[in-house]
Amino acid sequence: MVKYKRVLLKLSGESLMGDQQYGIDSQRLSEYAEQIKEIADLGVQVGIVIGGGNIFRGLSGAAKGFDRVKGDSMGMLATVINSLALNSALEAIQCKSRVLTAIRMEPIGEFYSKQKAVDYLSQGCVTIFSAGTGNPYFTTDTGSSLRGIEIEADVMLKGTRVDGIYTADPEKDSTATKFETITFDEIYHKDLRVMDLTATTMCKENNLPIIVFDMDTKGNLKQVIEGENIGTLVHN
Ligand SMILES: Nc1ncnc2c1ncn2[C@@H]1O[C@H](COP(=O)(O)OP(=O)(O)O)[C@@H](O)[C@H]1O
Ligand SMILES: O=c1ccn([C@@H]2O[C@H](COP(=O)(O)OP(=O)(O)O)[C@@H](O)[C@H]2O)c(=O)[nH]1
Repeated sequence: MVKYKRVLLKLSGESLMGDQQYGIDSQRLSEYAEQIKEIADLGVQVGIVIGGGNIFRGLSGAAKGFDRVKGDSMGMLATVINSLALNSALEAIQCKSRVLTAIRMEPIGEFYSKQKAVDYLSQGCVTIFSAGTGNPYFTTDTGSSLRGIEIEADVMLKGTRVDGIYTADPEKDSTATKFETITFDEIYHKDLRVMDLTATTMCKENNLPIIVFDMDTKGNLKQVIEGENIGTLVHN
């Protein structure tokens, strides 16, 4: 039995690198595609936003002297590259999928509209939302909250390399402990940085719950969809 009918899955660009220093690890990519097909085959409607941090981040470009807006455009294009890679990995295992772009660039992908997205989702097509929000100074976490709210997803699933939200960044503090559930307000009060504040606020104000979970362990996505308590649930 599935707990959620329509979900927005956010995948970290950085995780796509696997053990590499840069770019796309084909093993990691196909593992993601298999996990996604597994839930699509259960009838779950899956929208996806994928980051670009494995290729380019606007902020790190700015630190090296790039104009921030140009750097962010490069970051958004990086998300399109990752989206096309995921699209092709899904098609390779007979999982129907489409790429929509927040910036017009046909024929690489179709220009996004809510109507188009909902049509594809209703047809059982995994729909990948690329180029973030289409605006500089935003992140793909915010793009993901935005699309999740627009498509009226039941939940936003933040698939990452940590298995939930901790009292402190678990990659830096080994004494940090994990929350099973947490409210949006607690995230602000405890200043937890698993997602940026713009993304968190959009979800809070539009009542879109978030589950943060470890996407790098096979089968986890299906477990989340079936309502297993892995990861951390964020709610109002
Ligand atoms: N309180 C926290 N709990 C869990 N993870 C946290 C926390 N604070 C910071 N993080 C970091 O957030 C990251 C998850 O965000 P994600 O968007 O997937 O990463 P990235 O921005 O590197 O692509 C984790 O790798 C983790 O190191
Ligand atoms: O709406 C958006 C989404 C993303 N970006 C740019 O794209 C980069 C890659 O996205 P992100 O850092 O969110 O990817 P992730 O951390 O998930 O790999 C960001 O650094 C920004 O430069 C942007 O300008 N607007």
